[in-house]
Amino acid sequence: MRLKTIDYQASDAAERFVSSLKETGFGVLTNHPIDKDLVESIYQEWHAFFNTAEKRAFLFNPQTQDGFFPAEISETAKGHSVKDIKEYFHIYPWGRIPDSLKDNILKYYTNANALASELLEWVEQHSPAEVKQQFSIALPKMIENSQKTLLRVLHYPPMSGNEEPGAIRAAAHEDINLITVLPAANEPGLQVQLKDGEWIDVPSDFGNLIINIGDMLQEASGGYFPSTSHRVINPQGMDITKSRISLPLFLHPNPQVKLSEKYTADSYLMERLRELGVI
Ligand SMILES: O=C(O)CCC(=O)C(=O)O
Ligand SMILES: [Fe+2]
Repeated sequence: MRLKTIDYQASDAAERFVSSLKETGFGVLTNHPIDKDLVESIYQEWHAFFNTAEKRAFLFNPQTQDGFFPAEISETAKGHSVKDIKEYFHIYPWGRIPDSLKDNILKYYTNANALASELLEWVEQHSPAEVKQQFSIALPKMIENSQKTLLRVLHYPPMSGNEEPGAIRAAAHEDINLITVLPAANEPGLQVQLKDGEWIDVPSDFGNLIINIGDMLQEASGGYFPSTSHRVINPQGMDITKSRISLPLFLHPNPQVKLSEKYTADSYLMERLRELGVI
């Protein structure tokens, strides 16, 4: 099976997009309003930034979680023991951001948030009545003006040959948040796991926009929308010398939003972060 790409401007785009999310947890859009030149500039300027020592001056703040996370402390996915081969920078509009990189990244943050809100409207409209009635408030409303939505700029460095055995760029995991919006990275590697266990490539032509369901939407929809496992595999051949930059926007509801009988967005996030050992 292959993931189909969906033309955002087609008359049946919303329906096809939501059906892809339901089937695979992923939806891939072409012809969408996110500016490719802006994404390209962000990839170039952040790649350069990750290659400077300046990044160390932005070492993350453990309380607020904004800033630079070096490879030495980078994530270990839930259920895994080996660290991912990556470093990253957490952008919140209220957080620290290098001055020279602010304009583009904040423009992207705003635009991608606006599109996410429209896509959540599509999800809301094409959810069956019994699923829709479980949402405590409309899905776009859940993320409106949220201070928790996180833009992560990821840098997967070229392979050195000294990686820990078994380490990959991003081990299989599910995202915690409501949905994730991710422009295709500058290099391939992203894969999603299908219901039968098979791993398939997510179509990663530059310009594609990838959206995936996170655990919070799975929880809020009573399991109707699946938060599927995905991973980033290591490059092969000549590509081992290349860096990979990617830019997931993790849409988080406002903390007080009720996800289900059991959880608010805040109680859900705290439980997950505790499990991960990061708080
Ligand atoms: O780099 C990618 O393409 C995906 C990253 C990802 O899944 C994550 O950071 O949660
Ligand atoms: Fe992810």
